[in-house]
Amino acid sequence: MVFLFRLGSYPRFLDVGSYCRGYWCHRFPPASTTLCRCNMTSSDDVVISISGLRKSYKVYSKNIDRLKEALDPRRRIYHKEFDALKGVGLSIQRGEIVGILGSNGSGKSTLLKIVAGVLRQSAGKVKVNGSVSALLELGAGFNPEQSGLENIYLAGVLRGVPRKAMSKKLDEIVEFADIGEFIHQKTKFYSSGMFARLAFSVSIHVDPDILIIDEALSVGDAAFKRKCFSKLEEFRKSGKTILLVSHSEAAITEMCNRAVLIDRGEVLADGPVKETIACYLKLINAKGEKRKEIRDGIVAGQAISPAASPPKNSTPAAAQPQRAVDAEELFLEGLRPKSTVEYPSEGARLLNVRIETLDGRRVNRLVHGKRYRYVYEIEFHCLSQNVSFGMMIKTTQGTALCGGSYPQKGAWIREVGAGEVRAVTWEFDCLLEEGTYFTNCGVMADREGGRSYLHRILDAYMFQVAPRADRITTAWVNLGLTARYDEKVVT
Ligand SMILES: Nc1ncnc2c1ncn2[C@@H]1O[C@H](COP(=O)(O)OP(=O)(O)OP(=O)(O)O)[C@@H](O)[C@H]1O
Repeated sequence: MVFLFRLGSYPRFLDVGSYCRGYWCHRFPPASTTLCRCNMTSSDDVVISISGLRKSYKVYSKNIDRLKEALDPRRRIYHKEFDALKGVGLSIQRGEIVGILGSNGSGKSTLLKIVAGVLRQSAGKVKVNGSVSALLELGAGFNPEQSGLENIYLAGVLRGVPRKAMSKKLDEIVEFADIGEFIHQKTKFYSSGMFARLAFSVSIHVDPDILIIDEALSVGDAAFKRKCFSKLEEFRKSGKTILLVSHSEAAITEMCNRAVLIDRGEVLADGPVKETIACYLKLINAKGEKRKEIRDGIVAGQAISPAASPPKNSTPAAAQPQRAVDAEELFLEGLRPKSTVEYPSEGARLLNVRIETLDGRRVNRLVHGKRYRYVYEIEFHCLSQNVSFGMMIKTTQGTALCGGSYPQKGAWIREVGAGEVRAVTWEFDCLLEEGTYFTNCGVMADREGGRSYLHRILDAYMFQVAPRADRITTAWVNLGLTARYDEKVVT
């Protein structure tokens, strides 16, 4: 099924989702704003192909200038051009879940709107192979004077799903949205969370090939987000494609197998989630000249290969064939994190982060079942009061497995003088199974206006846990799992 429609004739509420089947593309200069079927010659696995994409907005310094420009008999120009996208190129394969990161105003929404077909580019080419369902501006796709139920049918119409087919999905949509009696109320009385629930539910249940989500999940409560993520997981497993804009590194880490960093209308990094998030965090935490330096650095190292991305949900090693036991503790020189994010020092610096055996040998290849020390030093640059320290061990996807804060509130270290260096040692049993892990560390103290980090490093240390042959566990952590099979028939 292919829908041809004209952007100029969109009702306002089409913004929230666009839908069309088959190949379509929109290119510059568009003969009209029609989305049309086109012959994509590239591999079938490429579902979104973008090249040289530019978008310029007209910016008027005063509202009246827009009118003046429209009515000026001498056709004088009253606006300035602002380039929101400056030659973006991307190729997205079927089954990829791509996170789009970037600071406010970097061009993420503009990009998604163009891919969804609700905004026209100024130049460049976008090809989309498959049906698209997009959750763009929250609430924008709803007719405020109609009830939630009526809006579900409306959303179906806008996505090309006939009323009969929509009726079949209705119960599921309503159940997933879970907004109770509000489903019968006019949507103008909805909270942003209710809009998010209904919009997400509709978008996911119309069964698109490509789902585009622009921050829509950020307004939902934690339980709803969890529900959405598991639905998206189902969606992903069925080989569909997702484009997700989020300011939440956790959401991108949890969901995506590739991330793209956009800054000032340009793609700065495109590749494995961890590396891209590291670039993003470095960029948003830097200011002025330092920002420029970091930006140039990211651009220079831009070639992060998507192929290098670890497969999403690469399982804890147990699901993979067992290898020989390798119970040797080692320090592997090449095993260093590339994704380290060091926050600016605010009065202290963390140094020498490492894992040691109990007899003081530095290691980064650990053995399951043994006890280790996670150690770092802190150089204090100013008098610091009520000091405490933090640590975390995470999977490659960023899931926290073990975290600590020491000392506890009330027992914080009262004072450490400027120029002093102290060490913190955390001891832990390695209950982790074969795999690669990362650590965080931080130091906090009381500052004007509350408690804050004096220094913090994400992915400060990287380590592996060696494989072992006798395991029956299938996840990251072994809580002492045993099993017994009884030959006796149970009556
Ligand atoms: N209709 C418009 N007219 C003029 N400028 C616009 C328009 N829409 C967006 N812009 C500008 O284009 C730039 C990119 O906007 P966009 O909404 O794509 O950014 P974003 O990365 O999604 O930001 P955020 O994270 O804040 O949602 C911004 O500087 C924004 O002010």
